[in-house]
Amino acid sequence: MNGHTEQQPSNKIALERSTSLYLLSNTPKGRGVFASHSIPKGTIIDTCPVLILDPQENATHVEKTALYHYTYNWPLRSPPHPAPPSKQPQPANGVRKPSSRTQAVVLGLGSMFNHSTHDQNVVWTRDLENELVIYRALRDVAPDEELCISYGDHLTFVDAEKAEGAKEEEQESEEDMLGRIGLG
Ligand SMILES: C[S@@+](CC[C@H](N)C(=O)[O-])C[C@H]1O[C@@H](n2cnc3c(N)ncnc32)[C@H](O)[C@@H]1O
Repeated sequence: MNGHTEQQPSNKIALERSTSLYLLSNTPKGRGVFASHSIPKGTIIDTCPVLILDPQENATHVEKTALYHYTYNWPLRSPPHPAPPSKQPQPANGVRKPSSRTQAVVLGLGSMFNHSTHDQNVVWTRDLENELVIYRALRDVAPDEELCISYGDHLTFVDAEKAEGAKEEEQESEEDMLGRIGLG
C-alpha cells in the first residue's frame, strides 16, 4: 500500500489551466493574452498563486513602482488573536477603523490579462484559503479573441477601447457630414 498516493495532502493544490493561449506583445493595451483555439464557457483559463503584500509596505514602496498597475485588491484576514490595545490616539467615537484590505501581486499569466469595459470574456475569483486567483471563461471564446477581465470602474489609465470608440464615432460623424454634402 502506498500511503503517499492514497492520501491527498491537504496542501496539494491543483493548477488547472488552459493550453489554448498565446501572448501578443504589441496590442493597443500593451501585452495581452489571446485564445489560440476556441475556449468553451466555464473553462478554467488559469490558476495563479498570489503574493499578498503587507499594507504598509505596499503604501510606502510598491505603490510608487510599476507594480502598482499590476496589483489586485485583497481582503486582509483577521489576526488569529485579538490585537493588543493600541497606544495610538483614538477617534472621538472610540471606533478605530483598520483597513480591511491590502493588495496582492498575481503571479504568472494572471498579471497579463487586460481590461475590457464592455466585452469581458473572463471572470476571476479569489480563493482566499489557498491564496490563488482563478480565471474562467465567462462565455464561449473564439480563436484569436483577446482574453479580458474587468478591473472595475476606477481605471488608472486611458481605456484603449474608449479611445477606439471615440475614433469610430468621429469617423461616423464625418461620414454623415459627407453624406449630407453629397445629398445637398
Ligand atoms: C495588469 S497589466 C496588463 C498587462 C499589460 N498590458 C502589460 O503589457 O504588462 C495592466 C496594464 O495594462 C494596460 N491596460 C490594461 N487594459 C487596458 C485597456 N483597456 N486600455 C488601455 N490599457 C490597458 C494598462 O497599462 C494597465 O496599467
